[in-house]
Amino acid sequence: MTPSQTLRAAHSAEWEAIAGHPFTIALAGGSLPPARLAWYLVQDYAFIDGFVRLAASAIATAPSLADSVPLAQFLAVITGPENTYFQRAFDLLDVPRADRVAPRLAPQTKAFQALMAEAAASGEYGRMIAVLTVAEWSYLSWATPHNPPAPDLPFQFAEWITLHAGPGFEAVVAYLRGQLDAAWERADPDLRARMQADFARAVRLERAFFDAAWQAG
Ligand SMILES: Cc1ncc(CN)c(N)n1
Repeated sequence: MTPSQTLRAAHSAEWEAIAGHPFTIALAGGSLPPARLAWYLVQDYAFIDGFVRLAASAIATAPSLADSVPLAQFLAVITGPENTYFQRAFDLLDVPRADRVAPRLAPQTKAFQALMAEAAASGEYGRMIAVLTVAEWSYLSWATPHNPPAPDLPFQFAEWITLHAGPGFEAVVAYLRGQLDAAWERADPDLRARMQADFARAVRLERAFFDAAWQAG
């Protein structure tokens, strides 16, 4: 197994809980109540703030330009089409401006922001890539079984699926896993332990984030 496969296999039960979470199943079926989707998107937009900073830090510490280009291109998707999706969904769901720019953060969002900030501040590319990989790979896992979405599924559900599935997103995850595998091979045992701990923390937090969203609203 590759290092990324081994890391994921160590958390297979939690990974499956994310991939088949009732929140994502309701989202894909179009039955997710608007208040729950709004809660999730408000918290996730705050998550995206930390994610963009973490990705930018990873770009700044990547071993080479070639290693950083795919992440820089992915960052353009997040700050482009994905950011536009958030604005359109907020408008549809009548999310107040204050909740878009300065929401009250749930404990799960704060915990995720803390992990991303710690990984970025560490200056260690391997730790940054470990967290980024969990975030995108776990989303590919839940979204893929629902792609393509039903043609009549409203955009606020359908586009959240298509942003996280399909060949373009699969290539992003393959790139991140390749970076994680290479960083792992370069890392000494102490750094590997930190990468492992960050990977585990990120998996726990992804699940906790969906659990909180499912109970919200
Ligand atoms: C919490 C979380 N994790 C991952 C993703 C996928 N970018 C997201 N939007 N939100």
